[in-house]
Amino acid sequence: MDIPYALLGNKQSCTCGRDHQVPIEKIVIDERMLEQLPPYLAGESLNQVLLVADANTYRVFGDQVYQHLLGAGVTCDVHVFQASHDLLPDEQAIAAIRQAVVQSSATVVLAVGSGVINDVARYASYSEGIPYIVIPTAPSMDGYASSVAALQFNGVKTTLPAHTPKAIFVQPEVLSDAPFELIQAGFGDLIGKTISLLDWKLSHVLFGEYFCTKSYEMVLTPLQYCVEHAVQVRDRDQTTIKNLFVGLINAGIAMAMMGNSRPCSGSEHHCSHYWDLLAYQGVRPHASHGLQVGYAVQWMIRFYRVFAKASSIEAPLSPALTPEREAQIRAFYGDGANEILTVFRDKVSWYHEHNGDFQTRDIALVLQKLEPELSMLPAVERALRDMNIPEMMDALGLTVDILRETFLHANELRSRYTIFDFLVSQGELDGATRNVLAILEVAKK
Ligand SMILES: NC(=O)C1=CN([C@@H]2O[C@H](COP(=O)(O)OP(=O)(O)OC[C@H]3O[C@@H](n4cnc5c(N)ncnc54)[C@H](OP(=O)(O)O)[C@@H]3O)[C@@H](O)[C@H]2O)C=CC1
Ligand SMILES: O=C(CO)COP(=O)(O)O
Repeated sequence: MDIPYALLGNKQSCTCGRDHQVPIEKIVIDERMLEQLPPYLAGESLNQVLLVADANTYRVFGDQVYQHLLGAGVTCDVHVFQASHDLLPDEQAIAAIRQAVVQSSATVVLAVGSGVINDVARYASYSEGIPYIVIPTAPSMDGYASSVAALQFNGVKTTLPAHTPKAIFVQPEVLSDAPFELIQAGFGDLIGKTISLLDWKLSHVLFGEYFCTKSYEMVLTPLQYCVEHAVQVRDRDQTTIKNLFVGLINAGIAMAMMGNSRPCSGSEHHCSHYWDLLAYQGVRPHASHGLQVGYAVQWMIRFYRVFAKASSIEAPLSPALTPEREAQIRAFYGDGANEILTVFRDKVSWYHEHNGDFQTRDIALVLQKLEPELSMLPAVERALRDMNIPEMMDALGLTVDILRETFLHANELRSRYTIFDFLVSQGELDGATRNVLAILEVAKK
């Protein structure tokens, strides 16, 4: 698995009809990467660094980076989040970094950490108009190279456009020594692409939604690698973990090419976002993003099997924001209701924009177009089992009731079309949910 270095920095015309630009200038994956950091900073005139980490990532590698920079004569301040609980990517975390940037007159933010640190450093540096560089501490998710920031406002996961890192410096040993749960999370985030790619293609086939084959393949290749190497990931084979990380970087580059997370986030991610909201509400404990995504995949596969048995497709109706619907949303989402209502209105607009493009009611044709992805599903299920992900329901604090609620509501969290929207538009979501959850009743007997 290789980084597509030729794509970095330059604007590229694509066969999809759009130009793509990935403004990451440098990706260094090297045991001696620390030695390259001070000369890089000096060459870019980034002479006032603010290092951002949390207590764990500072202990794991942040302190070593800090000492190295001081030893090399780089001026560096440090902001370490000391939260005794999981750090949320929220307004307070972003404000704290922005304040530290101003106080230290930083010209660059250097994030040492994984998903949340990367996102808050990205968004704060973007808001302050200065670049950021990331030193990943775990192969736990695909956001290092992306340009979007996954934030959580009033409990609701919201993804906002921001910027890519200027550079990514990676010490492979730090990644392969990361706790197994974080490696498992990276695997879960990547195997989730089984569904995000299917959802994207479904929308493309049904509505002619914009599709970029190059971005699609940038995600498909690491997904296939992951499916074929689950046992080696489980056994912590060093080369495989490095490749898993490179695959996560490539998925992030695909998001940067698109300027959004369409190739990498579909209904499986929307389930995870719903579970994050329930954790925020105290209904269940917080769990890792990638594990949640990986766990959701088996369920989305079952929904796609229900879909594959459909005998016809009804032309979709647009959803309608009735006063009753709005009242339900306000009652359930509380402070986060405004975010959800914005998503709802965006989805109504999406339908208005795309309904005229509705391409086909021929289910056989749709299934034929999705055949390459659908034929992967048995191998994906095997890979999930090899990583012991399907049996994580209790560990993730999920119950049958939570799963039911999730499947009925996850599509409220994003305006993006997925299998859930298809089932809603066919009046089939309730029935399909009963159908897929029946497997748990069978297992109990
Ligand atoms: N922008 C994007 O494109 C994307 C963003 N995301 C976002 O990323 C987040 C998930 O990121 P993820 O990395 O899984 O998890 P988190 O960032 O939530 O948490 C991981 C935690 O693990 C600890 N940790 C990290 N590295 C090490 C290490 N080497 N050794 C010991 N502990 C370590 C830290 O501890 P502690 O918290 O205990 O201090 C760290 O904060 C989610 O918010 C998700 O939405 C995900 C994909 C794409
Ligand atoms: O986590 C992501 C991709 O892995 C980003 O997803 P969202 O855009 O749904 O937040």
